[in-house]
Amino acid sequence: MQTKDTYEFGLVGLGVMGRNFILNVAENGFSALGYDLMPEKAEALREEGAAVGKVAASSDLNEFITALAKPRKIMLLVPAGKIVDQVIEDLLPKLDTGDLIIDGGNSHFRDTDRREAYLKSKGIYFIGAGVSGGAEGARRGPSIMPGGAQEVYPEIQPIFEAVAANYAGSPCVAYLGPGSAGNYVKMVHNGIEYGMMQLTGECYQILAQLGGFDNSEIRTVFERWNQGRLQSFLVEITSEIFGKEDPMGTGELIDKILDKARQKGTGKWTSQNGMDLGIPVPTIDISVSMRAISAFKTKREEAEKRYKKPAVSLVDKNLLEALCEPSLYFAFLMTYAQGLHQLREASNEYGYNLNLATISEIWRAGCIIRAGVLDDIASAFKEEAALEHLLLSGEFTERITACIPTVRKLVSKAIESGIPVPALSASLSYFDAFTTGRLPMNLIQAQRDYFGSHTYERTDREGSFHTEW
Ligand SMILES: NC(=O)C1=CN([C@@H]2O[C@H](COP(=O)(O)OP(=O)(O)OC[C@H]3O[C@@H](n4cnc5c(N)ncnc54)[C@H](OP(=O)(O)O)[C@@H]3O)[C@@H](O)[C@H]2O)C=CC1
Ligand SMILES: O=C(CO)[C@H](O)[C@H](O)COP(=O)(O)O
Repeated sequence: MQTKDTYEFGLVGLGVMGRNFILNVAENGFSALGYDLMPEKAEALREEGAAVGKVAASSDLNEFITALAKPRKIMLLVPAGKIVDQVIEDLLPKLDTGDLIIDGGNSHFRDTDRREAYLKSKGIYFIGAGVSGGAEGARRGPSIMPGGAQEVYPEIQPIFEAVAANYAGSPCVAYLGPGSAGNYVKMVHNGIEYGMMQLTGECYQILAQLGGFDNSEIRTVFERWNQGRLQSFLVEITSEIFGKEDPMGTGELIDKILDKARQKGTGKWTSQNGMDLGIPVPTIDISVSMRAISAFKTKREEAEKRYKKPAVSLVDKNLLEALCEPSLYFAFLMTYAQGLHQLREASNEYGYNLNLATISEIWRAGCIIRAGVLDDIASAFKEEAALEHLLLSGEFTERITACIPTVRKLVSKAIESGIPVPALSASLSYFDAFTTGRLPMNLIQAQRDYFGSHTYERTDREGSFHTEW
């Protein structure tokens, strides 16, 4: 490392995301300096970066801090949680007033609020910027969701706009709002991601068990879907996954992967916060629960032996594909609708002042939930800034209506055959509940009043009432 040089951008944490992000920054013409505790990671970046741009790396914190141009711009891409606090404590004594720390990890939004207030008291600016797109996105163009200290955002804006994915000439990054707005939006992005992944998984099981599709045929189906209105990153990679041979044996890799899905927490946080806000996100909730159910592999196998499944009568392949496509499209829409509804409410509750059109726009490329339909969702929120819910958009009413009979057929058929479709059916039930003017909650109110004198409201007059039942 040339210690006399100064670097415009510093990055702490040269793991999967950090190493790729800093190479992207350097390739876009900004001088960048990386730091990681492990000298091998710094060395690896130096080697890889030489051909890319002005990029250096160190595992000496003093050397790192000294070589950054002031006011310093330091992005953290380290594991969320205590490590972020630890890195901040390590950096703090070495920083100067006016320096900026950006947390690019999947930090919990409450942690971001706490850190912003703490750093403000020390004269340091803080931006929480969710980054999505995985390793490839970080390297070639992620979607970036920054929030926090708006007054210093212009300092980092040119770098973010240069490295972010580009959709029809627009960078997939925008300042989203104060405080933890950026990390909050990334959390909900991941909740939506959980929903979309679970839904594609359910379609896989339906195609395999109800239609007898083999892996190669499933690959072709997803490939076809990706050419149409289901065009999306997750549908695209699903197709590629089904074509992958097992590098350690025979057959396709997908069949050798243990069916236990792990999670790092962002989906669960989305559900938890949805509950706190009183915003229903059932497709996301059940997707989190399904990862939890998947962990009980041995018990599932034991229970499978105990309970006989209904006999499955195979459905014609063409017919089944024609049932799945609108169902998946509908359920993707319901998942976006739930996430955006949660963002709308969080914006009011936490004062984020979120613009749902802008958020949908920066999700159109670079991120894991990118999909062709996000352009239409963005337009719907642009046309009607006050749109409360995607289901109330004129643009979507007809499309959703047209899918419904097919979704009902598919969900019924799967349930009848004992194939678990909790996310598809939660999406349908969510739709049914949200489009039912009178729900049986009058009975729940009556029961609450009966056993706990909790009172109820009436349909024919104002006020709260209690009855001696
Ligand atoms: N992987 C992904 O697809 C995505 C990840 N994210 C988020 O980005 C963040 C980083 O994730 P990812 O890159 O996958 O994680 P990795 O574990 O691959 O990388 C984290 C890096 O930080 C280093 N590190 C840990 N502690 C310190 C420290 N005190 N000082 C300096 N460096 C340190 C680690 O070193 P060591 O290995 O030695 O501990 C490692 O090199 C997380 O919040 C993650 O949730 C966001 C979007 C996508
Ligand atoms: O943020 C991401 C993608 O957007 C990360 O890949 C995250 O780890 C995914 O969540 P989980 O590990 O819980 O599946």
